Amino acid sequence: MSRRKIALIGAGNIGGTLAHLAGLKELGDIVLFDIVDGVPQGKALDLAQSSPVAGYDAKLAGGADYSVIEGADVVIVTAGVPRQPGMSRDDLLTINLGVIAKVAEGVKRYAPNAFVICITNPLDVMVWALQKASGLPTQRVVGMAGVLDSSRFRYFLAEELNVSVEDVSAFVLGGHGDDMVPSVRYSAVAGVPLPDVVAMGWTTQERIDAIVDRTRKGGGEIVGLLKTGSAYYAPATAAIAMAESYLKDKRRVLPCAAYLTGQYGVKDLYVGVPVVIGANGVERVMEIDLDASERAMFEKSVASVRVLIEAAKGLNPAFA
Ligand SMILES: NC(=O)c1ccc[n+]([C@@H]2O[C@H](COP(=O)([O-])OP(=O)(O)OC[C@H]3O[C@@H](n4cnc5c(N)ncnc54)[C@H](O)[C@@H]3O)[C@@H](O)[C@H]2O)c1
Ligand SMILES: O=C(O)C[C@H](O)C(=O)O
Repeated sequence: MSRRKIALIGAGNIGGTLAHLAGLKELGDIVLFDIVDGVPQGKALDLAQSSPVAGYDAKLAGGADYSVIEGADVVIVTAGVPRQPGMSRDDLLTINLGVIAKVAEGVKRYAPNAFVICITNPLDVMVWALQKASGLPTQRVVGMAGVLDSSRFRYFLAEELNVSVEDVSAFVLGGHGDDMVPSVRYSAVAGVPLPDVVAMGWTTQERIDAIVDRTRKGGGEIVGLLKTGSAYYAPATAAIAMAESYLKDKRRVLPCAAYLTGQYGVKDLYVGVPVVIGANGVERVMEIDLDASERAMFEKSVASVRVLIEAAKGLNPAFA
């Protein structure tokens, strides 16, 4: 059987890390595209030269012409700019909306059958714009944020409780902004709900509240430390989990920015919710019950996404 093809649009920090992880996991052959000619070719060659030592077989190539992505099975989009300290993700709207419009043209022309994962920020608007401008089916265009935010939440919880990260499960819902909704009620340690773990005296509600707050601001914490860009190892790892679930039809249940058609009372918007990812893309949206306070937080987060969508429509009439 021939190998699957994974196209990475944007060969910066996340793009390079995605290529490395996709290679190490032998997910398929990999192409990198970037507008800065030389960078995608250079990263592809460098990574290819790591493959004999690491022991993986994959063809790696790069280019500054969209034709390199032709026939890709999976496209992961990181093209655009990251924020700098002092900025919010929303400050990237104008510049990255222009980038995404071009990316959508390239994907529509060269990889219309791909499963497309958008990472570029502000995420929920960029994935919406990518789907609208490319015209690809909504179940094959998703945004990566929830897997990353949930992974941060899991890591902080595991550290607090002094247990393996493998035994902590958690969901973060809503938009990928500071008002995202880390769900305490649906988080668990080895299946034991987090509120019960608090009741057992393993930690306190105050400490959980602080972890929720740190999770919400997790991206900004890293931007503040790096000073020249944003997180890339964890974001790339998260997107690879989504790509792998699609390519191997694993049907993992992952929190992703998915197109909603009325679920959670939301229509024509991409928002982070748990979904099943299989061979057809987003196979199913899991509509979990939200209590009054969770619903209020979720709706606040959705309202922030809506405001940004309206701003995007104002910036580019093609989206109106
Ligand atoms: N969704 C998330 O959870 C999440 C997490 C981390 C970062 N991000 C976002 O991902 C994006 C990329 O982050 P990064 O750290 O890889 O940034 P980076 O600056 O390292 O890489 C971005 C790359 O995009 C390229 N680029 C710019 N315009 C382009 C275009 N028109 N076509 C093709 N390539 C183009 C640049 O040349 C650069 O190589 C940022 O917008 C960042 O905010 C999102
Ligand atoms: O915070 C950022 O700007 C990047 C990304 O959205 C993140 O959460 O790490």
